[in-house]
Amino acid sequence: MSNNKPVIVLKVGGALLQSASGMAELMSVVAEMMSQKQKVIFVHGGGCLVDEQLTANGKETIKLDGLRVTPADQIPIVVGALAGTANKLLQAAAIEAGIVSVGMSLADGNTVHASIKNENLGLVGEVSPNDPSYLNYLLSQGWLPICSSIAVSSQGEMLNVNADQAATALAKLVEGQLVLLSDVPGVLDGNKELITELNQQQISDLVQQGVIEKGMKVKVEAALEVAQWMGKPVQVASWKQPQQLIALTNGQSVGTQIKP
Ligand SMILES: Nc1ncnc2c1ncn2[C@@H]1O[C@H](COP(=O)(O)OP(=O)(O)O)[C@@H](O)[C@H]1O
Ligand SMILES: CC(=O)N[C@@H](CCC(=O)OP(=O)(O)O)C(=O)O
Repeated sequence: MSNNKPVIVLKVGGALLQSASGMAELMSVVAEMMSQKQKVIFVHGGGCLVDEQLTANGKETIKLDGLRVTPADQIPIVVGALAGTANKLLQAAAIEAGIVSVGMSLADGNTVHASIKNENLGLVGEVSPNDPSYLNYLLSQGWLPICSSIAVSSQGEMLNVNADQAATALAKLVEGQLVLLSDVPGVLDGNKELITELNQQQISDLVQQGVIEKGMKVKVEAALEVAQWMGKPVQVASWKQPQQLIALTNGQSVGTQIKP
């Protein structure tokens, strides 16, 4: 077994969960990677499902700088959508692709430390790496961990964590290769053309110009944090072209490469 290959921490965004064929195609590529002894940790969001469920329950939703303000009366709905529906939809797609998976959240196995990020955001969590034992055990069994971005603080509060930030903590924890897959080919410029490489200065210029905003701002900042922490690039790419993942494991760059 080629144990020296870094674990791939694959984060997928919410729009994937609205595409049964997208989930099936991505999981079949993950199955192919796992059959080549590539260890993978799957981390998912589900912002679209949360939006749907909040609306169905007559709740208003507000985002500040790409993060959802999460009042106490909304957290049961958010947890149900992310740790429940989103997690099981992906597990179902994994099972269909012949993958043995374990559905989990950030709260399992003491994997991360979690605390309230900022009182103005309500029950939104900030997480940092803690104990890799549970994830390493799952990986040693050849299983696919599928982790939602729900955490629990040491005071027992359920917390809503942005899934790109959740993936950041897990990538640091296992010193893995972080890949952030979204519904766009990568980071786009003002003319909607793909930018193939970005460094810290370029990111800060594009954010200031308003070209990189909302969820993409959170994503690119998460990618930059890991790239700098690891001293190697992080990819932001699309789940719509899952075969690109194979190219990526062979050392090629796909989508946008965020440089340390
Ligand atoms: N410069 C940009 N390039 C690409 N997408 C951008 C950019 N700025 C903002 N976005 C928005 O960010 C979205 C991706 O972030 P997000 O919705 O959080 O995705 P995900 O759910 O996949 O994590 C894109 O669908 C797009 O609407
Ligand atoms: C605090 C916060 O913003 N949490 C996110 C968690 C889900 C997420 O990040 O989903 P995507 O990856 O699909 O964007 C939310 O409530 O939407």
